Amino acid sequence: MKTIKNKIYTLPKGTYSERATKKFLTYLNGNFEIKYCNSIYDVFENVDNSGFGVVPIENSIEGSVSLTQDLLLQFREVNIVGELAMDIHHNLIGYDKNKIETIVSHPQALAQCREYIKKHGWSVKAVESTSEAVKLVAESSNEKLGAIGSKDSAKQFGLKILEENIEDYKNNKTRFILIGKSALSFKTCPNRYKVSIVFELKEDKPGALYHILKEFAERKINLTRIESRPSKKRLGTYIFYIDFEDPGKNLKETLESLKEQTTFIYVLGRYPVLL
Ligand SMILES: O=C(O)C(=O)Cc1ccccc1
Repeated sequence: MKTIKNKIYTLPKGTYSERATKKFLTYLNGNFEIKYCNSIYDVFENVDNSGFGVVPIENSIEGSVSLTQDLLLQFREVNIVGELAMDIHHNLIGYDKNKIETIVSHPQALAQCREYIKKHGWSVKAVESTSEAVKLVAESSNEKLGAIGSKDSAKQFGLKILEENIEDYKNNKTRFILIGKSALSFKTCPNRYKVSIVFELKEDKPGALYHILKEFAERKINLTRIESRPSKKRLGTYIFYIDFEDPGKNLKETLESLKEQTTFIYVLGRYPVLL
């Protein structure tokens, strides 16, 4: 009898997101088939329909992947169901370093290598993923183009690794999230959980954000990230994303205490942090 395979959507073969997906799968029970999408947006659209997905959400050099943050709010039914962090080492990929004039890669990779690129005086071109960049350079046969990507993608498209570890800062890590509309079964019981929420303040007055943060402080709940994003309503108005250590049985009461101070508050996920 044919076993039913859950679909797990991510960026194309050779991307760091693919590598993160394979790492997530080592934690999960069940059979999964990796399905490749061209963009983070496509991953969300597919997961909103069915299955699971893996996308980057934050990097230690460049900060949040704002598209992922926005799509977590836009696709309200899609939740964060897991997270893991991964070391990211970028490689210069192409034909001849001395002939490069333009570097192609995902915006996050370009930003994580900004000084390296600037030092060489190269211009940049952003595409939807690092392996799309390597593919574009390979198919162009243009020695003036170089890509930033993984060693896997260089091998996949038959290009040379011209330089390794070109990221601007050591210990370059990216946090990836596992997203989906239903729960998953993990092989071992994770011992650390986090909660992510997004909300809009009801009133724009002194201390408004302080009173939100006070609710966490008084309950001794540790925040791990806070970030404002444009509300997209008008310039200078914001929504707020907060990640915090799961307070267990106090979560419901904590969220209740925030409700009357917000115009909306959504839980984006309550999920295990995997190593
Ligand atoms: O394009 C990729 O390879 C991705 O997975 C997105 C990304 C780019 C740079 C750092 C981490 C993830």
